[in-house]
Amino acid sequence: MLYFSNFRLGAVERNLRGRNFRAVVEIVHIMLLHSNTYMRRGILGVACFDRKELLRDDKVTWEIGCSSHFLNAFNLAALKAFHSFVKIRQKGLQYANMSSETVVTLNNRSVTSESIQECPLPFTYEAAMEALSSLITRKKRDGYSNPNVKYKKLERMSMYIQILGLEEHIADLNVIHVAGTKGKGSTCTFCEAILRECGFRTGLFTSPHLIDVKERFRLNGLEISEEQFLLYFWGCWNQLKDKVTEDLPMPPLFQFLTLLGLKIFVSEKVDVAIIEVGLGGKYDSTNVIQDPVVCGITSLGFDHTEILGDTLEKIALHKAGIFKPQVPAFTVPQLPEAMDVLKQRAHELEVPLQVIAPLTYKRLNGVKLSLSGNHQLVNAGLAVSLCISWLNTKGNWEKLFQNDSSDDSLPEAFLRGLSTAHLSGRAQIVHDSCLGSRNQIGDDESCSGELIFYLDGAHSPESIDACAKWFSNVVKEKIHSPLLSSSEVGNMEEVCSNGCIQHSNGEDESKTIPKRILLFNCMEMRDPEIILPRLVDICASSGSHFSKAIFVPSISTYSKVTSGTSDILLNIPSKDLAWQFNLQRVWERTIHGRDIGMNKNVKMEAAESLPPPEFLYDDISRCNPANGKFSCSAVFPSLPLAVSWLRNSARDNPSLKLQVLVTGSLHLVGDVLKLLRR
Ligand SMILES: Nc1ncnc2c1ncn2[C@@H]1O[C@H](COP(=O)(O)OP(=O)(O)OP(=O)(O)O)[C@@H](O)[C@H]1O
Ligand SMILES: [Mg+2]
Ligand SMILES: [Mg+2]
Repeated sequence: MLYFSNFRLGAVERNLRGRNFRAVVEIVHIMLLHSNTYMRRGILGVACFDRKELLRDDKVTWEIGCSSHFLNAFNLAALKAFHSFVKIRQKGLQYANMSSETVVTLNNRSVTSESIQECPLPFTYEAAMEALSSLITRKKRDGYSNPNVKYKKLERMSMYIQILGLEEHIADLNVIHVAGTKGKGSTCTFCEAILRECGFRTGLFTSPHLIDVKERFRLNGLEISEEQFLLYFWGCWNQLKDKVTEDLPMPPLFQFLTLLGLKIFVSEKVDVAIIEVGLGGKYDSTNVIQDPVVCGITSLGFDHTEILGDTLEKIALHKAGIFKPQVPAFTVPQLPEAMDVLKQRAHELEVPLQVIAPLTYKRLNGVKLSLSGNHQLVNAGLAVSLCISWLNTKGNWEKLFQNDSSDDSLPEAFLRGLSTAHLSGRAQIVHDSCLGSRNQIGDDESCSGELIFYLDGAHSPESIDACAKWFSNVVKEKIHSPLLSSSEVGNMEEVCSNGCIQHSNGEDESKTIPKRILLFNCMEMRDPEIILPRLVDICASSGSHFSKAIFVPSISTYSKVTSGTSDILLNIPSKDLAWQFNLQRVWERTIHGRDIGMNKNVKMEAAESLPPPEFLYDDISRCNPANGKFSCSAVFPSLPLAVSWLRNSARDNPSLKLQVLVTGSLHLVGDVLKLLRR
């Protein structure tokens, strides 16, 4: 039964007079977006929203009480939008059994769904994702210098900003702008949390997202709601669509998302907008911001060298491209090649540039950073300086903290921000709840091992170093007993009556066998010959050895933007695993120190049949390539298969404690998080 209310459009109607139909559609759109929280006085001028249920037979009738002025404007286009929303809200409002036929009654006129059905207006979230996906370009990035386009990227950005009517408002955004190779997202997230804790209304724009594009936009620390997203998304989309020309086509994905972020922050009147650069700096679409309050440059290293250049100097020059004349800037300790360029550029622009040391435990006063890994002390130190500079420039530092003692520790609000900032997929630990819930519903708890995922989206050499250090430290802390060899394992296990392998001697937890597994994928533009050996070496140097590596294709692709709710299980196992086999070959070479010649057929066969549970027992030291098969690793044809295989292995064996490091790709990390949440 569907319940909906009769709503009157009093004030909306006044707003509509003389407007074009697009405005009508948008306002109806806005009203419906807000309808599930019940329209109240004040929301976009909607006068009232009285509950009145109208249900005739199995048809649902929507009555819109409005005057003839509104009716005149409320043309078929608005009805189409209305009809789409009836469908959308059916889900969102959790109303059940909606009739397939919707009758919209406008005073005495009725329009049935048949007459409007052929015009589905794309206002759903999924439709927004489709629209976003259509902006993904495979073209060479033209912002840098493509002679075939009339306007350069930043010129186009300025034009889009004019179309959206944002140019004057952007100056009021009080931006903190952050570029760098690694640590941008973390630094921005710390800044956001600190300034929110200081009492400011914050906007945060980061990239990329892990599961859902909404993650990129936070208001006051919270991911933007679907309603707000849709409101601003379709607003921007329609305004731009109306104005595009051959010379000024729709912006590519990241440019659009940047514009959307700016639109959201302007409309939501944030006190501070913290904006992460997408790629590089100088030509990045976020560099349309002309007058940030303060700029930050995080750790520099080698990434996107195909675009930014293959030396640290070239990379640093791109990043320094966000400096603005006389606007203060902060950076972290860098290699001399990078630092020289930053300093030189700062000098040219009269930018006061300060190099900030990592945050010390003393300044943290015993408080633990919410983002793990020693590298976060570097990011947090930078964030603290950016916030102090922002507060000083805006005249707030003295107001807020003049009574604070002058010792070296940070103000309470800063400590609260630093200890609560959150960002998924960066040094994140997830204990698989699937095993836990099975235990709760009555299975024998002792018959289930442990499965812990360590997720970090590192994908550049420097970030892989940071990730490897974090992982090896954190698993070291968790070790209860020395690693057991496979022969010892063999002696200890027996199969119990219900098919589980159990320890034959002793019950206590110290008998748990920790097995470190690498679950890996990276984009083909990355160099696994650099990344994988670094990962193995750094972990080994602190005594952490991987038992096995599993290579999988990611589910998410760069050709489609998906929502957090899109169905991951429909994913079809990838047929083309050539890249994963290549990764496997690099891995085996790293482990064995030599190339093991394998022919293609053998490898494909290996991916089609999943490894037996015993696969997990042989540690790398005991792996010897035999019978033409790789012994230290496996390629799985899909990620869901790999995760369920790991779950089954842990579930069926109480002696196993699987510590799975997921890294190499933020897409992979996002996909695993999505699977684990289901
Ligand atoms: N200061 C740092 N030094 C080295 N590695 C870091 C540092 N900060 C973060 N990392 C690594 O980089 C990964 C991504 O961190 P973060 O999201 O903060 O950086 P980013 O610059 O936004 O990255 P991206 O290029 O993916 O947008 C982390 O998971 C971690 O492995
Ligand atoms: Mg990057
Ligand atoms: Mg980022």
